[in-house]
Amino acid sequence: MKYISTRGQAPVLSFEEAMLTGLARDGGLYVPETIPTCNGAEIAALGGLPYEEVAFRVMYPFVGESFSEADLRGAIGRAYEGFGHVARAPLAQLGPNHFLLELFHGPTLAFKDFAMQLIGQLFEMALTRRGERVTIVGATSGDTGSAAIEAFRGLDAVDVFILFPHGRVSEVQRRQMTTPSEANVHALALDGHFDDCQARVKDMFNDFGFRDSVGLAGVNSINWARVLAQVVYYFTAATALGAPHRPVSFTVPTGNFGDIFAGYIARSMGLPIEHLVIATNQNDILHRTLSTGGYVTSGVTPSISPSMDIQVSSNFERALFYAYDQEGAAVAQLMDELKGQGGFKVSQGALEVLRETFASGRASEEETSATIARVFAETGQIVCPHTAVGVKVAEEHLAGAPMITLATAHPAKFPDAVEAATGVRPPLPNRMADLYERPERVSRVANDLTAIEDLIRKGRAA
Ligand SMILES: Cc1ncc(COP(=O)(O)O)c(C=O)c1O
Ligand SMILES: N[C@@H](CCOP(=O)(O)O)C(=O)O
Repeated sequence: MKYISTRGQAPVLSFEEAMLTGLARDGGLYVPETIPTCNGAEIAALGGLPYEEVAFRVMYPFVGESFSEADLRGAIGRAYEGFGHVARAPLAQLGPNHFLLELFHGPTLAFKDFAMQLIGQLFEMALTRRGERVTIVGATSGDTGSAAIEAFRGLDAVDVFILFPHGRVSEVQRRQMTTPSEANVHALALDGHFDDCQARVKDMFNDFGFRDSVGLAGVNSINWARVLAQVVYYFTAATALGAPHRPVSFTVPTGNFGDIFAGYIARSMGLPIEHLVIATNQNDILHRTLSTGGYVTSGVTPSISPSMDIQVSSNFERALFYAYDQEGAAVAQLMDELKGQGGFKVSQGALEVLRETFASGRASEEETSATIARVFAETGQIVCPHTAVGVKVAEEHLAGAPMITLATAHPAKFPDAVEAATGVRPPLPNRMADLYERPERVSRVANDLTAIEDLIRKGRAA
């Protein structure tokens, strides 16, 4: 299996190379040259299998020669053994035709653990056999950073630097990043918002001198391996509800477009998904783009679902690549317009493709809070604010196939918003009960590329 860039000008890479490379050298994102497909019998055979076995069967065709069958199985086994639920990603019923896919049973209580725990294992294997070390730099609006720190802390071959927007993540999210004591992990609080953090990470990848001198690697969803690991739970959830004989729909609380893009890949592989619904909070660029055809960035407005406070949605580039019939030059031009003018207009043909592929909706702050309260009153379940955005938008699309809304984080990560809506303060799991007492370690940084690069050069172990 080979990987090509969405902008068409970067070297073609293997799975392992694409994983270790992160952003393509032409600024684009890696995607598989072809998407492997499964037939109905193969999908039906996944029903009832352990999560780990489904993960292996779904991912192996994408991995090609990079990891042997035994190595991939071993990595998958180690990645998910610490999850707090035997099903890894269980379904809970919310209403007659509506289910929640609980993706928060991993070590940091958000869906990011599904991919991050696995790529932690894959990075370690690949770097050990290559005898290399890397510097991982990531941007987070709260959950990617804690998942990355958890997955890579203490590893000899990796230094990790996570940029998060100062004052714009929840206290639990911040403490998850600032309290680990291992010397190879570093939390950097940037004066700006998430889009600034992500832009600086991409600037570092495009600064080839810096990139090559520190061995830069990325674990944001620019990394194809992140997306691939997230494809798996679309299969486990759909087959649990009767796929391939019965199609299902998914609603995905969306920010950087990685999670819903994984759903797109699942559908492209043959999983019968009727509707794939983008749910945004008030930072609704994706919903506006689908509605109007104009991708126009505006400032990020802080919300009670902070992990989705994103206006430059990195993986939308991958969706555009397919909507533009895999024309790298067209994607590169749109991305130039985004950089130069802050937006672009999607062509009519590509917009039609996007609208056939995705539905969309948005939830205001009031609607999000009211949804948390209503779900609690009606079902006794407490959902996090990101999940609530998904639930609210999903309810506009309940006709037809069973709807599965992705429950992307544990409510205890956002206790203030949840308590305000329900009167209940959700407790952290016992293993994290002392989070508020642990000492914090964090560096405050300006939104300045040179200053950040200097800090990283000095903070690396080698
Ligand atoms: C809890 C939570 N929900 C939803 C999202 C949005 O996911 P994506 O960025 O893959 O669209 C994020 C951040 O990525 C998140 O942390
Ligand atoms: N919501 C994310 C933002 C980064 O997304 P990623 O999936 O590209 O890593 C976060 O919680 O950090």
